[in-house]
Amino acid sequence: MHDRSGRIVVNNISKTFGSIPAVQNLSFTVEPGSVTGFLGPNGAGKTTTLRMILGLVNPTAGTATINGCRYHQLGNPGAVVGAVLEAQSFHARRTARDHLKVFASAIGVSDQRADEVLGLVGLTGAGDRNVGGFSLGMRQRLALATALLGDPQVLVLDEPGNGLDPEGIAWLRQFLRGFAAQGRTVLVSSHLLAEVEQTIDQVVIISRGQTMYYGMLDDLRNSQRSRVLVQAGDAQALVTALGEQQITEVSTLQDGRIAVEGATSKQVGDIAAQAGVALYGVEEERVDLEQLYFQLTSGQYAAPVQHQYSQAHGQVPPPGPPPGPPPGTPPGQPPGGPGYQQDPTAYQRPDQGRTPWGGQQ
Ligand SMILES: Nc1ncnc2c1ncn2[C@@H]1O[C@H](COP(=O)(O)OP(=O)(O)OP(=O)(O)O)[C@@H](O)[C@H]1O
Repeated sequence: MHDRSGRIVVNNISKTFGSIPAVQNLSFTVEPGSVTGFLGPNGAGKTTTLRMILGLVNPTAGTATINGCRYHQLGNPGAVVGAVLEAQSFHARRTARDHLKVFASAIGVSDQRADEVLGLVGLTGAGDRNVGGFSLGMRQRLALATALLGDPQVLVLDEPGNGLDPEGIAWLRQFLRGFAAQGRTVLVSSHLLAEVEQTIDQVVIISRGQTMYYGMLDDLRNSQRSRVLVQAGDAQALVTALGEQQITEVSTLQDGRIAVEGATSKQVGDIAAQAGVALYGVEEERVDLEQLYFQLTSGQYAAPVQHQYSQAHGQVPPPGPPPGPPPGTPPGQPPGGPGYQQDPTAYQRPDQGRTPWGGQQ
């Protein structure tokens, strides 16, 4: 019997295919009410991990549980977990509605639910069309609709943004946030941080099957200090004035501007004013999250480095054991914390108020 917590726990899981260590000692927890991004370059081990969570691949070591049980022990898994995996295949000459009815019948839900999920993913008008004529984005939506048939508590999505245009990505973002805002659980993989950055609360970044970062996305962002760039009338006088206030992490850029770390733009402005130094421009340089991601997966991700600042300062969270919560414990920050916007209207249960989540079997 599962505990209905909506929690996914991956505990020291590993998978070796022959001599290939696809996943090595991976541990993380996905809490209900939040969206967790599972990020890594191609071949990092994301799909293998998701397939282990879904009971499709046997781990070489470790465990993955949903609601405290392995997938096979869930009883009626379709009512607990909805999954969209890569390369989902459809019967080309079957209509979208018929496709959904086949799956609805397989998990014991009514045909009416097929129409409901078509509406949820914005495919109502395409329900009678053959899937063979669907675009990649429409297929992604249909795959999501299939995953929603059992009105699941947990969604596991492997690269759901593939094939979606920017409008589709924005729609998916709103949908997943609305789903999580209802207290449900979302684990979504992607190889592109930018694609999920605005959707996720927590992030697990892997490279070559190993954890590179596990924690709240905001903590990753904040792990790098921003710096203040100023154009001063008298650079030396400003450096001296800053030093007198124990602000010593100061350097001069090639363009003559002063870069100040460990101070806000207001502090720098106040100190310059007191010292009688004119400032002709003040800019706060923000952390480039994408750059951090490249660094964390460096050696495996071949994207060119665009900005040197964060690399030069090397304040990337160290690889290896995650700085976030230890395996099996909830993340430090509760769902709905900073940076988290709720949109409770985006996902409607099939029969609002009929079945509290605790009532699912
Ligand atoms: N059935 C398999 N047999 C042998 N090797 C496999 C198998 N499945 C995955 N691998 C290998 O395991 C590693 C991880 O693959 P996986 O598909 O899990 O990565 P991924 O992060 O999902 O990548 P992608 O985004 O490209 O799908 C790769 O080296 C891959 O070649």
